[in-house]
Amino acid sequence: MSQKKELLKINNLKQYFPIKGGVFGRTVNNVKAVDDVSFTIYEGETVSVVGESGCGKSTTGRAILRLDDPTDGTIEFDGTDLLSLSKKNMRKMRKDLQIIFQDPYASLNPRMTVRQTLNEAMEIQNVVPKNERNDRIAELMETVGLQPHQADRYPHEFSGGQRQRVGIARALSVDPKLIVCDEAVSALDVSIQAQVLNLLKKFQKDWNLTYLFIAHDLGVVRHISDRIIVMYLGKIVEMGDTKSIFENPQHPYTKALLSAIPVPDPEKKTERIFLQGDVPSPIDPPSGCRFHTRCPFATEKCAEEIPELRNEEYMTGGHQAACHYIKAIESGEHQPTRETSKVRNV
Ligand SMILES: Nc1ncnc2c1ncn2[C@@H]1O[C@H](COP(=O)(O)OP(=O)(O)OP(=O)(O)O)[C@@H](O)[C@H]1O
Repeated sequence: MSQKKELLKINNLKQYFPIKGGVFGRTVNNVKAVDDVSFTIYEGETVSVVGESGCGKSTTGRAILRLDDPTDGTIEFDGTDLLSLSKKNMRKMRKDLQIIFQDPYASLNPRMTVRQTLNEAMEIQNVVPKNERNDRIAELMETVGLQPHQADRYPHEFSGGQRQRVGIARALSVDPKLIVCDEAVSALDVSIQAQVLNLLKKFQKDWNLTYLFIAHDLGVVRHISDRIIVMYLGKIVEMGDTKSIFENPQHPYTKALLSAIPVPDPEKKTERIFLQGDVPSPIDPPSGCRFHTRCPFATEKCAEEIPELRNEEYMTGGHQAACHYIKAIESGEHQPTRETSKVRNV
């Protein structure tokens, strides 16, 4: 059996944003947006990072492209240590590493036609000879389901779904290896969402593309993901292949996210887990397991010790959850109560 190739390997990634204060503008605290996160993505797979707003998903995506320089950790892409690259070499590397944002309107220059935007992307990365660019643009427009002549329009002349297709065309124009899709379909209507997701899936098959999907909604990424990483307040709380995350979720937070997905079949009853309150501040996150302040099953240990998830299996694909309570039940230290079995069987 052929070995899967590691395309992106993130180790102990931290992104702390300093908070300045006082007369001298010193750093008085930090927003711990991403706090010690490690995972690997293999070539040709789709990995999704999910979690509520403010969990550090976008910060992780931005760090991978070095749109923000991380505080600590390593990011290896296709065998290159990204954080050691000069700004110039990082710009070159972006040929292989692209990002699609939620709001393509904000990321497209309103004063440039789509043709100019695509031309610029190809010119910066020097991917297609000048005399072949118009043919390539026509091909790209058709690939993403737009008419070649629409390339002479400005972003405001497109609908939201069409603009997202333009954003995809721009990412594809430089022939990347990995695309970070940051809430790329969240703003679209459900039917358009499905069309765009299908398109992305097709490109993956055709060109062996690798995707890192960022989304707050597990339901949206279910059919596109090979593996899912669940983040809570800057940390990974669970990670596993899509089937096991959906059929056998372990962490109470994952169960809560899953139970929030609407079920189309009214006969099928699922227990809804309501999380109390909002995600706490990443400036002063709770001690121990960061989820303990909202977890219906938290024990004393949960407030004291950070649950471990760090091992090779977790890095590369096994199903793991960082939760003291679930581990204690599995080891026989705790007897499952009615409440626990309820949570385990959502
Ligand atoms: N440049 C920055 N300076 C200070 N704090 C930041 C900065 N960027 C993000 N944060 C903070 O870091 C935390 C994580 O933000 P991030 O955008 O990564 O979360 P997210 O999970 O992607 O949520 P959302 O879906 O709302 O974007 C938030 O508390 C956010 O306010």
